[in-house]
Amino acid sequence: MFLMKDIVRDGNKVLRQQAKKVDFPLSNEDKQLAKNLMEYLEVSQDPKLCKKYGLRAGVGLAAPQVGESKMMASVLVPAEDEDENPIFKDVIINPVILSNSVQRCALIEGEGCLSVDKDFEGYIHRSARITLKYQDVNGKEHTIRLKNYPAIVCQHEIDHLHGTLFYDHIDKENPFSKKENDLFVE
Ligand SMILES: CC(C)(C)[C@H](NC(=O)Nc1cc(F)cc(F)c1)C(=O)N(CC(=O)NO)CC1CCCC1
Ligand SMILES: [Zn+2]
Repeated sequence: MFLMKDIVRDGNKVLRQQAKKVDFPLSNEDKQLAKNLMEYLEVSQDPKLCKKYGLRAGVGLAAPQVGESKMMASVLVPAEDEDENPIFKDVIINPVILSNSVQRCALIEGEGCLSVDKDFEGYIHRSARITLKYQDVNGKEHTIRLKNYPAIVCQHEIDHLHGTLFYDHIDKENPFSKKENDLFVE
């Protein structure tokens, strides 16, 4: 099981590399990696286990963040109401954003990252709606449309696969810049 000690921090070059495409059928090693990436999110979102293992509760974890430069990331966006199904839960492999809205969306409180211990103030403007194509662990192709928070999480994770970190998107001149029809999500 991944612990915080296994999460690579900013400054390690693996976070700035272009990750490699994953071949199918998955090797046993890649199957285990996918399982461990999702397990981290599940455990970290359980308040008792999160505390027990000293984790940061996470909604997404990309393979480069555990030192594996592969195009694979786990995403687990919980429903508002805990006994409902998650809004989105899957390990996205070789993800491609096929299209994105012009309209932008940002988290009102900005973003952080499991691999970045420093705080960076400012809005991270992302596409409010995306059409995402990816393969799941069985190699099955999915093409889905996401909006708002789940779209933000997936864009944050896909950035990791291309060596981009959230603060790269902050406008240094005006970190809290906003445009007419920008959306903001709690
Ligand atoms: C950086 C951190 C603050 C740990 C952030 N956690 C988070 O958003 N917690 C959270 C939110 C929920 F809605 C429900 C829940 F159970 C826990 C996170 O996991 N990430 C993922 C990451 O760093 N991936 O590389 C950062 C988010 C910023 C915007 C999208 C993902
Ligand atoms: Zn991150």
